[in-house]
Amino acid sequence: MANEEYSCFCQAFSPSGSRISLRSLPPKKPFHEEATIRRESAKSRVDDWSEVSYLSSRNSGADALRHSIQSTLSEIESFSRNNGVTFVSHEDSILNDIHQQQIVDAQTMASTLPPEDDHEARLSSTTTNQDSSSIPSYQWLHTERAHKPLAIQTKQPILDDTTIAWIRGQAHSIWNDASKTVESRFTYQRKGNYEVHLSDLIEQGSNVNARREIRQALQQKIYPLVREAFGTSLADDPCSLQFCVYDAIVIRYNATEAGLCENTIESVTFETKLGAGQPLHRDLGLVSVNVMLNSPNEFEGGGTFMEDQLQDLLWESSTRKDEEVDQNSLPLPLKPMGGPGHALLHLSSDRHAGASTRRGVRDILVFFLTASKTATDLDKDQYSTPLLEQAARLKSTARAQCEKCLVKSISFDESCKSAIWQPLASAICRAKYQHLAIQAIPTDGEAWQYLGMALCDIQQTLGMFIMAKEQSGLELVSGLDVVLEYQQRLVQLSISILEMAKQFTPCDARVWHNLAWVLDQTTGLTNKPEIDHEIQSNYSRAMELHQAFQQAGCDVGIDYDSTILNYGLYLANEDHFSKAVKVLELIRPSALQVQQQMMEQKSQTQQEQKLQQRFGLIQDAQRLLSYCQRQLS
Ligand SMILES: O=C(O)CCC(=O)C(=O)O
Ligand SMILES: [Fe+2]
Repeated sequence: MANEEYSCFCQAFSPSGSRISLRSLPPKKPFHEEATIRRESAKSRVDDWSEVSYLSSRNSGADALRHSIQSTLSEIESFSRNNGVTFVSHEDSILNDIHQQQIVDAQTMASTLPPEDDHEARLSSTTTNQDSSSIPSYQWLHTERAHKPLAIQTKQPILDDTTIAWIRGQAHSIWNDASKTVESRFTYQRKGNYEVHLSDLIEQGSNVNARREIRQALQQKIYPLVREAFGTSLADDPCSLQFCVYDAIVIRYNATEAGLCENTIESVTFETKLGAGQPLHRDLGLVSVNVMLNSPNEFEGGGTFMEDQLQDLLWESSTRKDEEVDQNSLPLPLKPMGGPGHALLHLSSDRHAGASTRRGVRDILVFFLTASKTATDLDKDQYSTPLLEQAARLKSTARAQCEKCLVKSISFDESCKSAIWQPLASAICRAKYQHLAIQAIPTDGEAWQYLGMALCDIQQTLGMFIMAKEQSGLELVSGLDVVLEYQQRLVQLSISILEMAKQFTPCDARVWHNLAWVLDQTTGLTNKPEIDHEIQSNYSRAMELHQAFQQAGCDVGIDYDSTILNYGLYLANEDHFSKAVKVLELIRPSALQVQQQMMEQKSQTQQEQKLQQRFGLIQDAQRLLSYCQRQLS
């Protein structure tokens, strides 16, 4: 979809590109849900997990909005039924599929890494020898001003030196032996990054001691620690949860390899070099346990950067005039304190990045913990998947599942069905997934954001009905005025929904960008000067956040490029050419980075596609830049 949007952009910037064609182009949105997810069936977010339980933090504004969404979606579904078409995507079957997948994932790992003891066994061990004094001591890390809890650091190691040496040695031998390499199922394959499942190490190695140590670390340290530090944020009744490992991965970030081609392009600066790391994402489970495997003296950079670390920046920039981000005031990525074996733990649903390792090698072991709910809790809400994880899975599977969403048609020919009704069905299906995610976790800002964008897609799909009626005489039972009314309602709803998303995830640059983009769609419907001011301030806040993430060492990739392009396009449409040039020039480091990556990339079709898509977008931005420069000369 993005590709089509981008390619139509190119026509507008033919050398003679006129203002008229410029105006008629829809800007493109980034909106890649998948890009935020750790692995293929991976994960998402919640918020507000401080002392207040997120489960009860509903507010009436959100409830009223959800009610309007629900009724608008039902009306559009009956519109399709009246026209002889039915969509097949039922809430019950969606939730059932999500739940079945969670069971499979949790059970797959259980053979190598044990789940937590059940509740009865835990109770008896607390009354005998296992008490809270064996839980590693730890401290909370918060943002300075907003005092937002971010993560915990252990003050004692949770893995011993011998086990760590075994893990690293074993991983190293797998990475060095092509014949042992299991096919990668990881998302972030980039130069200098290595990953291997802990379960593969354990199965391939025959060290009984190491295996026992890892199992003991889980049972005696990790599960009790997670229960104590995060229990009340995860469920009303934490006793109803039984933790287990959903996945565990050993990761190596090798900065030297990541930077090998640094000199192949003249003028590639240190900043344009990507380094080894992972972009902003969420993990699928409940809690991520990030264990340091080598000494901090062996590398520079690196660490885990939490999206919410920028809350202080937002707070400060609301009182600051200039748009530049002061690099010195940015928080540093978080790292475990002490040496190897120490850990950093955070909610998997909190968006975070592996900050770029710029020198040396950084090795970590990440345990992704999930849980199932015990039988007593099940009566209440039927599924054993904890709500947080339900929301995460709904968000991350929506797009892929809804592509397959079926349409039953009784009176239309096949071509009309696939060209018009299928995209509508698929966008409505996505809205249902995101709506269910919000139902599970009402404060899930990302689900609100994705819902807002799904409604936008429905609105755009309805535009195709108008075109089809005008151009090829499509017969509709209801008149076009009904479709136009739906469209207006959907735009207004999307704006309110994105405003809601902003409250819950204020540091997510994508939400500011998407809101600016949707507001731009309302041009003509609303008061122009007022709306222009809002569009600009939303775009520039998105720019500010992307830049801050980048300066903190996070790879912001295509999301930042999209903001540059769309903001530039908006400014060009408003005849603010010199401002547009200033914004669009920021595409240059991305262009260099992508050229470099294209030369280095490992041959993986999915990666290639993503890179090509980003390359296309950068080219559009460069073409637009030349166009704006010509207007100024
Ligand atoms: O590099 C890091 O610390 C982040 C690792 C991470 O987020 C992950 O593997 O999911
Ligand atoms: Fe992660």
